[in-house]
Amino acid sequence: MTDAASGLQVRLRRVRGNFALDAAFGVPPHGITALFGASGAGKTSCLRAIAGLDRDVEGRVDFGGNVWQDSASRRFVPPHRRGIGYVFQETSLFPHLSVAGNLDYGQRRSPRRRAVDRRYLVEQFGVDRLLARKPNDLSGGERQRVALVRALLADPVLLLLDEPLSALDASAREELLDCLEQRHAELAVPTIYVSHALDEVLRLASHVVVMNGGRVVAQGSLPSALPGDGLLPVAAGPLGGAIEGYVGQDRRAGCLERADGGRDGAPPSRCPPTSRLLTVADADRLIRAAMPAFGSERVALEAAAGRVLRQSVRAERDQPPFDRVMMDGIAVAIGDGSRRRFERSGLQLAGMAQQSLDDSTACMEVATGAMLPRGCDTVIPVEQIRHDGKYCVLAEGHVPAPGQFVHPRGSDCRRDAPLLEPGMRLDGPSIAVLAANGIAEVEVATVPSVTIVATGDELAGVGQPLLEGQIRGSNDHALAATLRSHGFDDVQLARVGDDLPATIAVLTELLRTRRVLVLSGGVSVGPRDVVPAALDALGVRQVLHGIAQRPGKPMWCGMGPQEQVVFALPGNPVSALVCAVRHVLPALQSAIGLVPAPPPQVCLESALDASAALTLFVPVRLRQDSLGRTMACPWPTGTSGDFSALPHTHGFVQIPSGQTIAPAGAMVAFHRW
Ligand SMILES: Nc1nc2c(c(=O)[nH]1)N[C@H]1C(S)=C(S)[C@@H](COP(=O)(O)OP(=O)(O)OC[C@H]3O[C@@H](n4cnc5c(N)ncnc54)[C@H](O)[C@@H]3O)O[C@H]1N2
Ligand code: MOO
Repeated sequence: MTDAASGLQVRLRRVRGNFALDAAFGVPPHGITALFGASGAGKTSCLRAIAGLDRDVEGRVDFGGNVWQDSASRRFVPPHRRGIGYVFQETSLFPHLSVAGNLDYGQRRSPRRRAVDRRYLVEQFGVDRLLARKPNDLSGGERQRVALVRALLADPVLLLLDEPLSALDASAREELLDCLEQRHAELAVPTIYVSHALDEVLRLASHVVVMNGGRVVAQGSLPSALPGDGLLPVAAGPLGGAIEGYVGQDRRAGCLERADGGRDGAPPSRCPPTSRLLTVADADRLIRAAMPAFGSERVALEAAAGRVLRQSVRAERDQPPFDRVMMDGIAVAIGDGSRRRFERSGLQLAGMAQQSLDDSTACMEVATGAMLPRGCDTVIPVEQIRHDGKYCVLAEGHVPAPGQFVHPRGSDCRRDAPLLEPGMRLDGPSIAVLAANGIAEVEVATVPSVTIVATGDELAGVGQPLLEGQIRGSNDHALAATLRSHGFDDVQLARVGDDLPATIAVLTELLRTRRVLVLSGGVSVGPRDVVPAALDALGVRQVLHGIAQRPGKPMWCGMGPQEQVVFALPGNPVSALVCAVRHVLPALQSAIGLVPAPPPQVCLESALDASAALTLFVPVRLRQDSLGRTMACPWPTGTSGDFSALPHTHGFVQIPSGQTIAPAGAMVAFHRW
């Protein structure tokens, strides 16, 4: 049999339909290697090829010097001779056999016939009390544990786990994660773990291969020893940019820590300390990478204003489509330019079929927008002619330039020229081009449904009486206004108190019916800050929690099991608004395909304190100085709870971290409310 000492080397290629797999990576001989990426990235294709389940994949698979597949030499070791253990999302235990019978089957498959300590495995994975039961009487988590033990009893040289937790509910998933985390080191079987869940990867893997679009975009090791708070240093290991953003996160993200929970047993927030927070740029990258596509739809041109174009448009025909008269006047054949008197011989108005001028000593009266009559090449405006009976006489001193006031056919654009690209927001000019080119219905981005959920026991509605300790909720209205004013018009509002079960109930329903949830409040470290725990319990995969910025540091973002997008913004009103404008809006805009203009740079009117560790967002009022430059006058709020002065500001500037002061005159990025 093979020896794992040099690990697995894989090179695979296959084109099927419009999906091309072209992946090369290594798997070290020890530990768990995560094959990480979104669904459709090519992870399962790689896994199936390694197991020998797909003969039509080209390439080479070498495990510890033993070549399992080599297309060049036509070598192909069949699956049952590779000695691989495989656990799928949905386990296929034999329903007619008891758990013990299923394990017997696994053990009989052991090609190495080594003594595997069955009792130990059965105990370690908590299968001992299940032995007499049939698979149908087991929970999903129990079935996966049995499947794992069955795979291990076959004494595999390599274990392949294909999203083994994805079909489990939150508590079963958590239990199995714990089990894998604790037991794997003792088993000493190199393992490939396919997952699209970042928290699983960060928790289990010592090595990661990141896939996207059938290719490996990064690979390398994750530090095995975790610092005390379970956090990894940013950009650890020899990894490409794709993973750098990920490793700044909490390895334990996604697990419910109930041990020292608050009054309701709610978990403490896992927002990392400042020194380990994601930078704003990393947060941008992570959020963008995690956003789903929201699709497109056709709408009538009349309903297209403000929507994001999702098709290209080419010119229907030459523009202008004929030599076009540009002035009301007469059209003549200019010849050598010496003629000053022309006999009127006809009329060419806009919209008329083309007339002919047969006599070059005559002229034809023309209107702006008319086709230039055949035989004419020059237009003389009415202001430059005098009527003399049936003649038109050129005004004294007017010397017409040959070809003047004729807009030549195709001079604006040629037929089939590219005019509009996907990603433009449809405004007056682009709608004009659509109309001019006969596009009565246009393909535009679907605008996702959004619900803003304000959380907090202290919140009273705008029109409700106020009890002691209450405030009026304003974030929900502010966030809805921000989104609606940028074309996200399907926005609804919801409220829930600071209570874990109630939050879970409200979010369950909203996750079922809405594409995007924007929550405010409850993401910090208070005993009733239950939002991250509720989302975790509902299987919303945490993408980030905490950004090195002020305000808005505790911001949370995650993706639901059906690609629902969830942003949970800090409750302080300035923080919520800043996060909405700086993170939520750009993420949604880019997900619907809008190609945004870069934020304008403005000139700081006076110096601002900066921060070594945090990016600062400071409200500003804009004005033009005497040279016409746009100056940003800082209008800082006292705290992120002071928002009464914000209506007098135009937006905020972004002061990068890593400096103590942003001097007057510095150019900084500006974001409009
Ligand atoms: N011990 C620590 N406490 C806090 C930290 C920290 O790091 N350690 N971070 C602070 C920061 S920064 C922020 S921002 C807030 C964020 O807290 P939450 O997201 O949990 O928000 P809440 O506690 O629910 O509310 C904060 C504040 O905002 C008011 N609020 C909430 N919702 C609304 C609404 N819809 N309209 C108007 N105002 C709202 C709420 O009444 C609170 O006053 O945490 C700090 N604490
Ligand atoms: O970040 Mo908090 O948002 O500073 O108030």
